[in-house]
Amino acid sequence: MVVLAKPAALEQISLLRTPEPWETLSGVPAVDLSGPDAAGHVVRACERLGFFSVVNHGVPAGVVDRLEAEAVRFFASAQADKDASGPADPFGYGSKRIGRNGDMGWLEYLLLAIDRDALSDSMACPAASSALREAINEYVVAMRWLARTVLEMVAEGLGVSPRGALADMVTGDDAASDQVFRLNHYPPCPLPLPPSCSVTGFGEHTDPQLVSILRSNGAAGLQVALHDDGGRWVSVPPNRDAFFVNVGDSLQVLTNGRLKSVRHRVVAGSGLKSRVSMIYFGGPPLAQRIAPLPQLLQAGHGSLPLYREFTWGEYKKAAYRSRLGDNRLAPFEEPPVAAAAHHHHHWS
Ligand SMILES: C=C1C[C@]23C[C@@]1(O)CC[C@H]2[C@@]12CC[C@H](O)[C@@](C)(C(=O)O1)[C@H]2[C@@H]3C(=O)O
Ligand SMILES: O=C(O)CCC(=O)C(=O)O
Ligand SMILES: [Fe+2]
Repeated sequence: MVVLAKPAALEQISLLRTPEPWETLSGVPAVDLSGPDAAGHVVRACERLGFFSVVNHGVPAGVVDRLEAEAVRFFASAQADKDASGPADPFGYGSKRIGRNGDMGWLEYLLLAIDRDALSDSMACPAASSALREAINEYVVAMRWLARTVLEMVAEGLGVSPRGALADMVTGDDAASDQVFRLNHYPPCPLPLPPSCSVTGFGEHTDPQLVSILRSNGAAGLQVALHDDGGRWVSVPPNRDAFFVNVGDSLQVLTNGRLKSVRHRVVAGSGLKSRVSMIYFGGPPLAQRIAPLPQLLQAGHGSLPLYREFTWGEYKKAAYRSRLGDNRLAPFEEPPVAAAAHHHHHWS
């Protein structure tokens, strides 16, 4: 039997995007971590957009630069060497294919599991040099600190106690949390594109975890959808010196929808310089129960639970069966009537 491989050129064309106007978001909220009322700014940005940048974070530039240099070196190594560390299932080196269910993007990546504060020993990844591993380990320590700081500020800003209630789910040391680290490389598209056309680098989606912390080189491409404006897409101006924080689905549920997970995507055009991004995904232990925090459902907040409880393990399993762009929270939403009945039951 002859099995016809899909020609590479066709794969490229299926990623072509028709012209679509978008604009640059001049007002990406920037939170000065050491400024006054940082917690209030974090919460307001997460309510409005589910996305903000962090400046004056104190993460040494050397830690970031070392990782960027090693990531560039990794992606520049021989294709056969990179392929020996793939395919990503889910961890390892991947090219164009995202997840298991047919999603494609114009990128290559390295997806890695983190155990506590370092790369998992189970990551058999021959292409990753020891210099890359060390740079990742050093960077992950900084991202755990930043994730903890942001989640403590969210708790503080929402009046949730203890202050570590959310942060401990990701960086607590009593149970092994589910952290993932990803390096993405978006090469410039080699095909001449029709004017104002672009290619899909990473298709639109929300991240399933509590928070993701993203940093990229100076290349543009990241876009986010505005909640308060019909999901209009806006480009995020690149900033090499900032970290971008995404609210994930789990934090949306824990806060009963008060903080919103942000839909985001990466687009690439021809002739753009290549984009390298590094993302830390902060998820809880598999057995962690995810449900609206009781403190956010108390009288005064006036809210009914909008989601039914699930474990992170259940959510993750469902996520890996879904397509990238799916609304993964929909199956866990409480129908408004059931939510009301549930509420009534408590008070009768
Ligand atoms: C299509 C998929 C890729 C993804 C797993 C999934 O089935 C749906 C969620 C995707 C996502 C998005 C955020 C992160 O990049 C990621 C690692 C994650 O935790 O969920 C990816 C998954 C992946 O690339 O394996
Ligand atoms: O590479 C980027 O800039 C964003 C990628 C992303 O959203 C993801 O990997 O989940
Ligand atoms: Fe993402």
